[in-house]
Amino acid sequence: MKVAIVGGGVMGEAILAGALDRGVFEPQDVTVIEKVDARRTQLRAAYGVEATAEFGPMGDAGLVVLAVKPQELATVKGRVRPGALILSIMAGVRIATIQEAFDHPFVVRAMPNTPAAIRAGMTAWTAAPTVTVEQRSIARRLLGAIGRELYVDDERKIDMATAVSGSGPAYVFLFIEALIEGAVNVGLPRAQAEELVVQTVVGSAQYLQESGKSAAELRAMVTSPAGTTAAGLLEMERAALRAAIIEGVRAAYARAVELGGPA
Ligand SMILES: NC(=O)C1=CN([C@@H]2O[C@H](COP(=O)(O)OP(=O)(O)OC[C@H]3O[C@@H](n4cnc5c(N)ncnc54)[C@H](OP(=O)(O)O)[C@@H]3O)[C@@H](O)[C@H]2O)C=CC1
Ligand SMILES: O=C(O)[C@@H]1CCC=N1
Repeated sequence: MKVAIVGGGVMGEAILAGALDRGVFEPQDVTVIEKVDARRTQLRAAYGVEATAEFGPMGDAGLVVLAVKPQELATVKGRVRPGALILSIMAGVRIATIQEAFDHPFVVRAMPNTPAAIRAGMTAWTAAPTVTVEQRSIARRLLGAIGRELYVDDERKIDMATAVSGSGPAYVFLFIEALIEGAVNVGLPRAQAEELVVQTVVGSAQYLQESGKSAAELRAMVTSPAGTTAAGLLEMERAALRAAIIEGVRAAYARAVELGGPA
C-alpha cells in the first residue's frame, strides 16, 4: 500500500520512524509531503523515503496521514483516491471538517504524543462510522508501532486526550525542569541533579504501571509521619500545584475545542 505523510515535522517523522521500524510501511511505499526543503533532504537521507513539496502522491496513496498544524489544513490542496484512509493527528480538527475538506468519508482521528519518537507514545484514536474494519486495523497497527494505542468511542474524548496525553509530555517536562532546579537550589551539582530526577520520574512511572497500586497509595508509601516528604508536599499543596495542573488541563481542553472551530 502506498502511504503519503503530509507534514514531515516532529510528529510526521515520529510516525514514519515507528512504522518503518515495525515494518508497517516499507520505505519505497512512502512519500512525505513537506514544504520545508531542508526537512525533505533530512527525511530522504534518514529513512530512504520519497519527499516532495507536491500534493500529487496523496492521490496514489491508500493511507494519507495528515500531520500538519491545525491552522495549516487549508494549505493542503491534494485529493485522495476513493477507498483510501485518511488518518489525522491534528489537534482539535474534527472528523467532519476533514471529511468535508477532502470530500471523503474514511477518516480516523488520532492524538499521539512526542514519546512516539522512541516508540513510547500514547495515542487515543477514533474513527468515523464509515471507516471499514480493515481500515481500523491499519490504523491500530500504525498507532501501535509508535507506542500504546487506545480506541475511544466518542470524538469529544480526542479533545480530552489532547489536553492530557497529547500535551502531557510538556507538563511532565516542566515538572522535571522544576525538580532539577529544586535539586540545584538545595546544593546539588546540575549533572547529578538531572541524573537523580530523571531516574526518579522514570522509576516512579514504571512502579505505578507495574505495582497495581494507585498513585495516591504509592505517594502515601513515600510519606513518613513527620518526615521530609510531608514537609515538601505541604508546601506544594499550599502553592496549589494540584489545582494548577487541573486548571492547566482544563485550559488545554478548551483550546482543543476552540481549534476545532464552532460546532
Ligand atoms: N507536537 C506534539 O506534541 C503533537 C502534535 N500533534 C499534532 O500534529 C500536527 C503536527 O505537529 P508537529 O509535528 O509538532 O508540527 P511541525 O511544525 O513539527 O510539523 C509540521 C510540518 O508540516 C509542514 N507543512 C505545513 N504546511 C504544509 C503543507 N501544506 N504541505 C506540506 N508540509 C506542510 C510544516 O512546515 P512549516 O514549519 O514551514 O510550517 C512543518 O515542517 C499538529 O496538527 C499537531 O496538532 C499531535 C500530537 C502531539
Ligand atoms: O500543543 C499542541 O497543540 C499539540 C497538540 C498536542 C501536543 N501538541
